[in-house]
Amino acid sequence: RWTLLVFSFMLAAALGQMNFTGDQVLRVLAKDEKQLSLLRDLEGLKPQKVDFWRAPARPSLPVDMRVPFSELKDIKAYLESHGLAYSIMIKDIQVLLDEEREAMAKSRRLERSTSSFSYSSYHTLEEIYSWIDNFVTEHSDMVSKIQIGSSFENRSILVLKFSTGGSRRPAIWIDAGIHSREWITHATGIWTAKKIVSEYGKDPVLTDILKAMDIFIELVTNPDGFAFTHSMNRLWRKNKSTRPGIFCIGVDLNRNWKSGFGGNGSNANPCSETYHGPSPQSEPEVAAIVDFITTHGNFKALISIHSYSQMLMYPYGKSLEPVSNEKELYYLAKDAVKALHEVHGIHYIFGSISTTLYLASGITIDWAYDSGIKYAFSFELRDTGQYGFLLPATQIIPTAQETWMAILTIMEHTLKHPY
Ligand SMILES: CC(C)C[C@H](C(=O)O)[C@H](C)S
Ligand SMILES: [Zn+2]
Repeated sequence: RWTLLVFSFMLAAALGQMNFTGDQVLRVLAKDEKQLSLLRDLEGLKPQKVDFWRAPARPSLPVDMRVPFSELKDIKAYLESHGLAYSIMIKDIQVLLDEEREAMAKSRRLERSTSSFSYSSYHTLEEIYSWIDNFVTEHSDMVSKIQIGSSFENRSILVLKFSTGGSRRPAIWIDAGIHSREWITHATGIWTAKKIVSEYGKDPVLTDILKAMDIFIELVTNPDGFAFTHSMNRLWRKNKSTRPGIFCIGVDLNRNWKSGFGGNGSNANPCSETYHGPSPQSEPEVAAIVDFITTHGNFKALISIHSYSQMLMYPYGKSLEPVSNEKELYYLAKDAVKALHEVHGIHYIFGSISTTLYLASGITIDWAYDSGIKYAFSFELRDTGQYGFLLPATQIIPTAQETWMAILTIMEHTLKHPY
């Protein structure tokens, strides 16, 4: 009887998961603005024709898009008829998904038997939340857990606080997983949390930082979306909010902030992957952070972690105009990506979002900057498209190790340039 029950759960889980058999990720090299707009015309259609993994940005940057198997013929014809050159980056998404699930199942068996957490594996929301409780218990002298709010589907939104004393010290904010399919970001955040407690008292730079400042890390900034990537749709990006009369689900949490809200580089179409929502901070996941950071009032740096493309960017996304300390941010980003490169030889490009990538309005780091946080950065972690969001778990630790050196560079600069 038991085996039947377990089997039916497995079956339900397997059945629940959306299947991506035959779906492909095409890499399109648009020659000019005209070709880019031909690609943009494919966005936000119902039923979905393409899902941009790397959205149309500029002629020098590739466009990566997942095409459902059923749309492949039409889309390839569309590209060919408009002279759009493309190659196949991933020829069957489901193959990578099966490998990923197999690796997770294997790791889970090992973790169960050794009751030890594997930092080189991906985890579910429940596994991360129980890791948080164990981690806080184990390092209660430095680490505490704060619930800053609840998600649309009523999951708790948790932040880890790292502090060695004082009260309301100048603080550094790091968030991961605002886009739920970017699994490498949650995994990097977890490794980073462990690194902080391991290096305190050993690494002189980190020790100086924690003697003077607090660090806050939100590991799962979009818990509903993240749960959904495990249960139903691995490639879900937005949150899971619904509203009467709107039949597409979710808001892009990185377009919902009160800074250039609704501007170019965000979409009013609820079926778009960059739908900005009905109003700024309409989403509980964004409002919770705004309330927490605004009430605290002493944040000096903010780092928002995304994937993929290997970029380190600073404001603005909403406009091409440089921020007042653009030079400082440029050289800090340059130093940070140099420190990152020295670890495993990985190359990042860097610059302001609007000039390096594309216009993006209502984003986290523009809101942070306009709220007075002068050191605001957004990471795009590995890779550059070979695996995209389906980065193999074997790359979690190398990615986290190199990212740590860039984060440390930014935190050290913040410590040395108080304001
Ligand atoms: C800082 C922004 C531009 C990050 C970007 C996005 O949100 O579109 C990634 C491609 S997910
Ligand atoms: Zn993202």
